[in-house]
Amino acid sequence: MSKTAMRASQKDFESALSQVKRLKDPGNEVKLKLYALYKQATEGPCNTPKPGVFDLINKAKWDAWNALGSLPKETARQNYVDLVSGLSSSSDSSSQVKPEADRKQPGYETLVVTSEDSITKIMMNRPAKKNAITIQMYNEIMLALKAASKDDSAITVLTGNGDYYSSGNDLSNFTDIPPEGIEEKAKSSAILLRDFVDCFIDFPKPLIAVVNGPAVGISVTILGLFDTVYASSRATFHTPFSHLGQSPEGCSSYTFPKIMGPAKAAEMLIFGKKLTAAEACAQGLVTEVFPDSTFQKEVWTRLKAYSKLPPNAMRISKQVIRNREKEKLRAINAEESRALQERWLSDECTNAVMNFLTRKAKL
Ligand SMILES: CCCCC/C=C/C(=O)SCCNC(=O)CCNC(=O)[C@H](O)C(C)(C)COP(=O)(O)OP(=O)(O)OC[C@H]1O[C@@H](n2cnc3c(N)ncnc32)[C@H](O)[C@@H]1OP(=O)(O)O
Repeated sequence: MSKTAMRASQKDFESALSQVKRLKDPGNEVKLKLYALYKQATEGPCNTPKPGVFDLINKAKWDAWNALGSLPKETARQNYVDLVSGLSSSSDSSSQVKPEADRKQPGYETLVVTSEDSITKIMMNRPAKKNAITIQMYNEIMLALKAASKDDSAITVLTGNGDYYSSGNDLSNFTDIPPEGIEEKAKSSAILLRDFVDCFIDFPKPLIAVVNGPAVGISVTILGLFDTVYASSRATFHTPFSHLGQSPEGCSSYTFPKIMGPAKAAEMLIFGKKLTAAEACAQGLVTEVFPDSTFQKEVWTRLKAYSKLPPNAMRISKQVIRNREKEKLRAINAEESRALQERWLSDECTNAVMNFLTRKAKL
């Protein structure tokens, strides 16, 4: 029987609604389609006033819903279920591990992932946006780490393309509010954050950050979960959580005081003090700083030598060093994510994000 000949039951629809939350970010166009079909299936034809031209996001949503005209509720429900089922099967097949030696691995839109000389390199690749981390990029980094944990490389590297390592969370992640509302958005973001950070806590091989330029927010906090951090002399390390009405994540509330002592950690995590590469190295967050002019050459020569060491010995050494803290780190991650879920609903956070998005503020 063809899909369209079948009728989606209310149960199918509800299961598609929960399935959609677990999918890899399908991109804005598909999200608009999902939104429109959801509204049509639950409320019928578009019946709200058209938002103003400057209300870009709500106008795009309204346009998508309005374009469905008088499509019957049942057909919209069926189309929603079919769309989610198509997205689920393509995301299942893209999450399978396909070892691709010596060349760029397919299936990533926000990253360039390569495996060469026993090194898997995961490069954040939104240079025009300073490698700000979108929902799609969080999901792709998790996929790439899971694949790297199973491939035959000895070590794994995270780095950035362009002049920034990463400017942290993409602040426009906060503008994409689902039909279920802002609380649901905060909840799903906290789950995403917890899952993302857990991937770093659990990563079984030596994990190296090659910090090619300035790093902000979550791209800094997770450095405490890496085994080695190499920085260009141009890199800076900035965690402006209070400025953004937010609180620390990435287990930094535990790793930073442990690495640099509580007083220095407080200056970074509470007061948002930005560190130079030399300062971050003196405080133990960075392993070594290289002059920017020779950074790539020196770092990759070093890493190629390390990648020839016996891989099993390196894995076991990492396990011995890290394993006894894993449970604790997972609990801290869960607690930090819960605190942020509340912060994201606060006026302090909403105002800070709006000020950035309306170009009134930068760090
Ligand atoms: C769901 C899990 C959440 C986990 C919680 C994570 C928290 C964090 O990571 S908090 C940190 C968030 N990051 C920021 O607040 C940084 C915001 N960005 C800036 O302040 C500045 O862009 C800059 C200082 C990083 C760079 O300034 P500048 O050199 O002047 O470059 P532009 O501002 O012109 O940036 C170019 C282009 O990129 C866009 N962009 C940069 N960073 C972000 C970002 N974090 N989110 C969204 N967009 C970003 C910027 O808007 C420009 O875009 P266009 O104007 O379209 O060219």
